[in-house]
Amino acid sequence: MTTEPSRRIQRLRRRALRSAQTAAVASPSNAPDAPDAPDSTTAPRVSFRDAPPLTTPVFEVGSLSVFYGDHEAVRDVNMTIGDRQITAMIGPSGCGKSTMIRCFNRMNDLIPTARVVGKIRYHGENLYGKEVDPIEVRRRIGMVFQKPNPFPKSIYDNIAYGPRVGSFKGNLDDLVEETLTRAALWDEVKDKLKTSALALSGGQQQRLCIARTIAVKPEVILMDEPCSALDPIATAKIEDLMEHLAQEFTIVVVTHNMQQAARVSHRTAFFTSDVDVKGERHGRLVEYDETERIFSNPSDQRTEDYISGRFG
Ligand SMILES: Nc1ncnc2c1ncn2[C@@H]1O[C@H](COP(=O)(O)OP(=O)(O)OP(=O)(O)O)[C@@H](O)[C@H]1O
Repeated sequence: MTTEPSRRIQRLRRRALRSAQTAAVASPSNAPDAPDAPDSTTAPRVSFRDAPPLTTPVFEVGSLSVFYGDHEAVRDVNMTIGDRQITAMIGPSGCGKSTMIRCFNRMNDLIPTARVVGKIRYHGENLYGKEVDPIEVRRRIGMVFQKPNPFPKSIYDNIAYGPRVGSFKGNLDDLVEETLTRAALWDEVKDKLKTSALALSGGQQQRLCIARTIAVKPEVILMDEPCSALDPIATAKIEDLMEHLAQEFTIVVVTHNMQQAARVSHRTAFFTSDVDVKGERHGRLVEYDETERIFSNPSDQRTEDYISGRFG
């Protein structure tokens, strides 16, 4: 006889699987930026992205905790991020995704109350070592934010700014064209390079910000909810761009949109927060695995509950 809990678990597993399959095939034009995938039994099966093995780690995170003052916002994270893979971080609001992604390029250094404890190795070297220059870290590990934030300058100067500051010696016109082409924006802006970047649409501005990031030849691109301010068509363009850029760059993306995580990423980290005996809330990494496994057969009940829309 089937017991009640096992029936419930089977039901949840079926829901989660259907949800993930639907999520991954849904085009952004019909997938709103929300963590609720349609529960359709007729969703076609999908192929998730194959996750290459983690043989070449870019980041190795060990026992990492982040404090704001006395508050331990993220507790004891261990994970390895592979070279030229897209790693998605998902989880309910306040679980520490942004705090975590900011650790990868030492952006938390800019928050006076923030303190990072534990290890992050970047290509085997301590990212937080005394000899490491955080400015150089941020050049090699670029970041794209939730809200497009182009400089109030021309399109051309937005791209040229970083290379100029870095004393770029080559042909700047060529670099601007090449960078805008790689960011899938050249055809749309090539005739108005001297006009203000602020006159572009939100989606174009975000692609410009991605172009500005890659103009200084980073190795890693961190994206903190890069599509949350964009419409579905602009979102689709950014997702296409991410897929393309992953051939060259390691990408870590925070997203509230599970469909997006399922569509674009090779691996997914699910965070949540729990409350300790003193009533304090701490973000934790619950499960980190190949995206297909997270969405179709997660090993932790909390992951299953989240991706099947039961909380968050
Ligand atoms: N600058 C800060 N100073 C103090 N506390 C902060 C700061 N930034 C974040 N926190 C706290 O750290 C915890 C994690 O926040 P964080 O923004 O990293 O979560 P998140 O998962 O990215 O949330 P969301 O999905 O809503 O953006 C929260 O309790 C938040 O209040």
